[in-house]
Amino acid sequence: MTSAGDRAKRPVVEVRGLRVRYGPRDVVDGVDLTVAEGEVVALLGPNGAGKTTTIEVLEGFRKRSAGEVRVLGVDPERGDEAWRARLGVVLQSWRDHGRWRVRELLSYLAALYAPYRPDVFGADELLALVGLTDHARSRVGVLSGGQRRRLDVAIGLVGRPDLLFLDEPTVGFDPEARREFHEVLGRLSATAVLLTTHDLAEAEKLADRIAVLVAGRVVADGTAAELAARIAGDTEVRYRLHGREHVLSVADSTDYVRELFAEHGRAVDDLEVRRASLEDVYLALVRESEPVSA
Ligand SMILES: Nc1ncnc2c1ncn2[C@@H]1O[C@H](COP(=O)(O)OP(=O)(O)OP(=O)(O)O)[C@@H](O)[C@H]1O
Repeated sequence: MTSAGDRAKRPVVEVRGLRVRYGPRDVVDGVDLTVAEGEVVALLGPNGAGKTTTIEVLEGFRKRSAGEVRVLGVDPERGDEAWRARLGVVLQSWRDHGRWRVRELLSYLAALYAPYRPDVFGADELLALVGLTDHARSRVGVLSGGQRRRLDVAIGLVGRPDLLFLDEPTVGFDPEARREFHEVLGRLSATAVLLTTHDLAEAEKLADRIAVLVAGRVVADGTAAELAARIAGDTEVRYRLHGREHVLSVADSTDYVRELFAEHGRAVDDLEVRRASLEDVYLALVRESEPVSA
């Protein structure tokens, strides 16, 4: 948070025991989740884990079957327009606005927010923030995928929200567009963000905290470093000895390497020691948490 100083950060999202049932199946199966003011939290998980469903409940677009949910202190099923105006929601692209010009669309939306928000973003300020100033007069329909997504984010930000929901914000981006997009998010220090992603590097780069969702449950929640510490025992050691490659997981790589050299000296070649990456942690969590499907 920008000027909060030492003040304790209040939660903007509080979820306890959230369940969403489709037919006979709880696709969200007892989720607990908290997001504090100004915090960026990534919901990471495999296809079908329940990420979008969870976010839709928080946005007030989907009813829950059970659980306690508060978003900005309000139950999303009872949120009014003033509450909604404090949220930014970035859905997939606004395909039906193709004929609008970029600046015109942002100005129009800003006018809709104005009665509810004291300091809506001006269109030019928003265009500069997301790097679309040069496209202010372009029609939405001619923007590239990356430009379009930046416009989506601009639309989500018009009301200067306290909380921004981003559902898979960079799907289909090239690496350059992704980097630019990450820079835009980095500039939003006062806005809490809850994003879903499949992209581990993105979660690690953007999020203060990562919640891993597998089969409708949060199986891990912490910083990337905290998640990595969960399987910190596993360090991968690779080396070549007398022309043969060896790869193994060891608990204490320093001890292992010391003994390896003591025993084999210069016969050891191509040594590599690799700590568990977030990807290793994620895959291990998914493997150990995913139910065996029929
Ligand atoms: N309207 C619906 N009716 C029945 N089942 C649904 C409905 N919407 C989603 N599901 C199911 O709920 C589960 C969770 O879906 P959800 O879209 O929340 O997952 P996700 O984690 O966002 O997946 P992805 O990463 O593929 O977007 C999936 O098995 C999906 O098939």
